[in-house]
Amino acid sequence: MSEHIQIFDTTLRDGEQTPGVNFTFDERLKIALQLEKWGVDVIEAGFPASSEGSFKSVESIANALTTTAVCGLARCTKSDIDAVHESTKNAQHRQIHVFLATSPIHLEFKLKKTEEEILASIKENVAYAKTLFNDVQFSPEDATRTPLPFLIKAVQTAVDAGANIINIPDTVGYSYPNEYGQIFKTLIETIESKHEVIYSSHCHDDLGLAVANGLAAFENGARRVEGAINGIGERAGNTSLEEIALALYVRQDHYNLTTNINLSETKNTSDMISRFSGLRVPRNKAIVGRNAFSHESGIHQDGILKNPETYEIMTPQLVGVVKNTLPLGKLSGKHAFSQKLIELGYDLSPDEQVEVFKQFKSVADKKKQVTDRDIHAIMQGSEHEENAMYKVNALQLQFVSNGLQSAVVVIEDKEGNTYQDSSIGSGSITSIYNAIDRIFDQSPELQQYRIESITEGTDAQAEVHVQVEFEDQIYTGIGIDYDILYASCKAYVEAHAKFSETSLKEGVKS
Ligand SMILES: CC(=O)SCCNC(=O)CCNC(=O)[C@H](O)C(C)(C)COP(=O)(O)OP(=O)(O)OC[C@H]1O[C@@H](n2cnc3c(N)ncnc32)[C@H](O)[C@@H]1OP(=O)(O)O
Ligand SMILES: CC(C)C(=O)C(=O)O
Repeated sequence: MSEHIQIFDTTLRDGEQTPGVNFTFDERLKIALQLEKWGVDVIEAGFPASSEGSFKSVESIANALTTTAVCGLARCTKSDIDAVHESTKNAQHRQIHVFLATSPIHLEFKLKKTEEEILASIKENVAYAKTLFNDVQFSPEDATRTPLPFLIKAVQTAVDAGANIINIPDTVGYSYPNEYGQIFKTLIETIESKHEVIYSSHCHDDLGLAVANGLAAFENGARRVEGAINGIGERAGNTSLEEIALALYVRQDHYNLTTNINLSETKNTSDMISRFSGLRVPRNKAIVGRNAFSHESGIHQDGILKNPETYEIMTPQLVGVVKNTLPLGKLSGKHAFSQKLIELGYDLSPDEQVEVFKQFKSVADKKKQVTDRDIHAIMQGSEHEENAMYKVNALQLQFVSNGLQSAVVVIEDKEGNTYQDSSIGSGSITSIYNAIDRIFDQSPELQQYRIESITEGTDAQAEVHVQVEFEDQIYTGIGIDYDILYASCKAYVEAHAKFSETSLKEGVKS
């Protein structure tokens, strides 16, 4: 039989201790309701004694929750405990979280108390909390830097005074999985109690070990975990609850532990916290990062297309992500590319696909990511070029002197004949256009030159439109290329070609 893990969410308390994060009253209520929907067992809604606003917010959340228990934080003082009691008295289910530091450094410098005074305070305040609450959680703050013999004494004192939940905080993210797990094992084997005691983990991510430490606690008997959505919290943050929930689900074979989490609400919950906290989720963050279900390299994309399980240990839908994505980049392969062409509605023969794939790779080499609009541009460009009378084979530019530039242009007709010439001009475009005029031996008047970017970003593909006038007639040309000068060259060659073709048909000029 699998055992139940209680998920204790402290996004609204420790999560809000993230520097720069300050949820509004309304946001706090919305977050609490979303956490209830996500299925957490307990919400630490705040620290009611810390301010009137915090008190009122905990009160509103306590009144709004139906299935999830509300919890408030209290120092070892009667007034803090009373504030939690007063603010949660109308809750359907409630708990209190009383804490006091036990490590030598906290005793000596912060609290300025002896070990005896600490034990006396735990006894007095936990016992007082127990007169008001059925569920009293006690945390020996900085437990992982507390010598084990004193930690055992502090926990035994709390349990004797009525605490039924013992939370072991790795307050400064100092512990490592084996060590942290051993603390639970020792406490569970050593602490004596007439009532049931649930052990809980609370980890910080200063060494990036918060989730691993939380999982190690389960392996050693903890049945509750504290953490925050997206891992937000003091300094480097808390245990990421979405990572814990998914680790337990995906590796059920190993942990054999269940939660009440409604996994398909995971992404929504994460998005809400990100929005309200103003903290962007890193793209590579497990489960909820933008890249968590995104595959860019060709071999992975090919595997995903053949069977998603080749590279995905959970489906995106499991956590509420609509679908995985296969963004195209320079490391992508032909399988993902042809899938994209189908999605975009292009029906190409295998030979055509090979040709377009070459162009895609050349764009991908220059751009970070090739978007759908890039593919459309490549397709537009290649269709355009297929129908073109002349292809631009080469373009070379060089600074000369006095601001002049020289251009060499090589074009090829449909029969494979090549034509080339060179010229100078006062700028790149002028020199290119002069060289093209020389190739065609005709000098139209350039009426209009316009560049449009047809894809996004600084590395966008360009579409150049030109209008030229030959013998009182207007001819237009379009050139599409990643390189603006190349696009300009293609556009002008097209306009020239149109005039030459008309002249030929009309017998004006050969
Ligand atoms: C590890 C954690 O995350 S613990 C939670 C941390 N969260 C917060 O601190 C956020 C909310 N805090 C606050 O709004 C304020 O700090 C308050 C209202 C709690 C206290 O404010 P102040 O009275 O101005 O005191 P201040 O914050 O400067 O100092 C904390 C005091 O609490 C004492 N204290 C700290 N922890 C405890 C405890 N568990 N039990 C009893 N007293 C404690 C300190 O020794 C210090 O006492 P002193 O004034 O006699 O020196
Ligand atoms: C109040 C306690 C549990 C805490 O937040 C910590 O020690 O990090």
